[in-house]
Amino acid sequence: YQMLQATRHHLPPGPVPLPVIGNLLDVASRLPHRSLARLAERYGPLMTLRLGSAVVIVASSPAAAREVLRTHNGSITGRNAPDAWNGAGHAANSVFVLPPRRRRRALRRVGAEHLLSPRRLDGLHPAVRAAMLEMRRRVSESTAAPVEVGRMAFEAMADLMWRAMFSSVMDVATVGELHGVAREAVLLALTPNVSDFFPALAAFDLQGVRRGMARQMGRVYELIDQEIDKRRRGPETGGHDLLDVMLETSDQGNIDAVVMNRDTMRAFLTDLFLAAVDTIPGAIEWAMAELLQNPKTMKNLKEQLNSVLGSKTCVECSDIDDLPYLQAVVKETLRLHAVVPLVPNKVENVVEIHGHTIPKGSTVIVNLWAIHRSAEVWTDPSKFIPERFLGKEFHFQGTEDFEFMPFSAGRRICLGLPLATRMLHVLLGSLLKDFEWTLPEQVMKNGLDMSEKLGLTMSMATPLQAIVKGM
Ligand code: HEM
Repeated sequence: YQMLQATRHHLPPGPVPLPVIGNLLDVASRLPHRSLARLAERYGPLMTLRLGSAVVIVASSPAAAREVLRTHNGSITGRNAPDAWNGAGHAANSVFVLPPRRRRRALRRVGAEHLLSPRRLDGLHPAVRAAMLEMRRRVSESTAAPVEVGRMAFEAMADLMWRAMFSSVMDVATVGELHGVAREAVLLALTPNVSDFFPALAAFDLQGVRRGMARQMGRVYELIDQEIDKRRRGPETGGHDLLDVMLETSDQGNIDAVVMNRDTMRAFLTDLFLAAVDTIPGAIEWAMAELLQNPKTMKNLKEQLNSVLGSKTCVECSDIDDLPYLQAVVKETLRLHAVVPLVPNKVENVVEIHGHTIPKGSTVIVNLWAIHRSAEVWTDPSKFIPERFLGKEFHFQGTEDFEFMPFSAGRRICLGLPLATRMLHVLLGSLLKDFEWTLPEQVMKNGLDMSEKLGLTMSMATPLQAIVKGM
């Protein structure tokens, strides 16, 4: 605190904090990325806030993001776990919140080499195909009533992840149950938690958020434990899935083996599963919502799918390079509807940014949502115009100028990026090929509710329902 006082006059500008609560009222909203973007218009692309007892610096321009995610990235890669994450002791082993040290590096390495590398992902081809065919079967059986688009995508991703992690097929009842679990976890993460703003009160868990999260995590843990026990007892799968790799690593007796105990395995598999079923279906829902309101874009996209895929029903990973318009639609969706709108990192060593001192222990938030919608960078920033990405070098890994980085950048860049980019194209293309989608009449009359809901990730506040017809 003394250090903060000493550096106070070097901090970036920001609204005057009230005693005790600081600027909490300035950002108190269900959609903090929007309140923070509004404040940045007034105080600039690098601003300081006091949220309860925490000092928070917000970066809202490409230049500020470059300083955080590239120039000083080595000093800004810590994490403060939200207290909810301490439910079931998850934070101690979660790759999302572990400090940038050995345990986190080992987990990232195992994930990157054995589930998310291009070679491993190519090996997932049969599982992806099976999940897509099953999804299309369910869609074609749903012509009588509106389809909940996000739910369809959720079921497909849950199916795929279970096959990839455990080589087993999850039964329908469990998929349904996990949909409820993921929803509940999002609701809990939505709750602004007094424990996060005043860590001294965290032990009391006054709102019960940590206990609630422990129940949801506990259920996923149980299912994963069953798979681990089954594998320890039973015969090999014949294939080589992520669980095999983790169990082998834990038996090897090297540095990674120390890390790969049952608690870490269970937490890591839970993280990957929840990340996959929460982010990708959310983005698919936004993409479909935009397409349903932009008939010309929908028509262009379907024309490209038909001409490239011919009589094939599903998009495969190997088709993606031949579908530039589909890629543009996915990029524009991620630009306009940042799945993870705010990226918070903890400062581990004092750094200087644009002449300001950013103190050790403070949190730096990069507001991806604000950058992706900045009028200084984008023409008509709030309009859905996939054509802006055609013929341009905008990579999913982020751009040199830091104006487009849906998966963030630097040392904590999204671990699931290779899986996510493949599955976004495969899912969206396979939902559109040979199916005609429209909005229910009532929605057409009243307009589609595009409002956002920010929990673990940002999804549509009202789940998208659409009518489907086979072609
Ligand atoms: C549309 C899909 C997705 C988007 C837009 C997305 C975006 C992001 C962003 C912005 C971050 C924060 C990075 C940072 O702190 O700088 C992140 C972290 C992460 N994501 Fe994703 N993600 C997606 C899908 C996935 C999937 C499918 C997985 C795993 C199967 C995954 C696993 C992770 C993990 C493990 C981290 C934490 C990395 C770390 O802190 O070291 N994500 N993601």
